[in-house]
Amino acid sequence: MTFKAIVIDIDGTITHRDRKLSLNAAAKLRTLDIPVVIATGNVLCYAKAAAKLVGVCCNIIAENGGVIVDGFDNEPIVSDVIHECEEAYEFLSSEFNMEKLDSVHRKTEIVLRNNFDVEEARVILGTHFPNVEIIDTHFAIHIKSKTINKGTGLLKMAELMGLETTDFVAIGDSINDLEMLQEAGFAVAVGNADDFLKDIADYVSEASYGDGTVEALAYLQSSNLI
Ligand SMILES: O=C(O)COP(=O)(O)O
Ligand SMILES: [Mg+2]
Repeated sequence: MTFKAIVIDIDGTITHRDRKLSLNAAAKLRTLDIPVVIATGNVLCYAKAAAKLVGVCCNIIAENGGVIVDGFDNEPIVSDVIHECEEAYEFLSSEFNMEKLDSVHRKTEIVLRNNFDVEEARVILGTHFPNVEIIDTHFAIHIKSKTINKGTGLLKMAELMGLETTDFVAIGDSINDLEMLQEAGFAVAVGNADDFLKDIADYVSEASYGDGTVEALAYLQSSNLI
């Protein structure tokens, strides 16, 4: 079995802990001769710039699956889910002191600074907004629709690329990568990943952050899996 494409997270997977790009990971990704799809919780313009600079432009799953584009100049597909997230945010912000991040460019979810009691907010949200969830990626807090995630994004992207999701190797580090790793044909968790991600991964790298990605890609190449 040879996989036909890679889908890879940004923060914590091709970056260091401080979000600076891992030059080792970028260099390794550039050498691959199969398509590399960026899948991130970040907004599309950030992901596009990252993809261009890494050199894997430009099939992108942004906003945790809410925004998808296949090609730099193509019109993105944007899920119509922001209203329920806005309503949940309005409701919660009367109870908690919340600070929105990236709100100018974000189209499908709300991102917040991690300065409030997420667990308590989750309990309140659960009873009033059953279709909305709060996730913590260790880089930001997202109020998002339960109906979309990087896994549903991968399904759409695979269709756009004429592939199956099982043709992909998925690489990630955190809760927002879970469905994408479950959907892909081969799942990689980098060494810094959350334990529940490592538990479902087919390969867990010894190394962390970008060096973990380099290690995993070298393993896949030496095993003739890509
Ligand atoms: O947006 C986040 O919270 C994390 O971003 P990532 O999905 O690229 O790791
Ligand atoms: Mg990440």
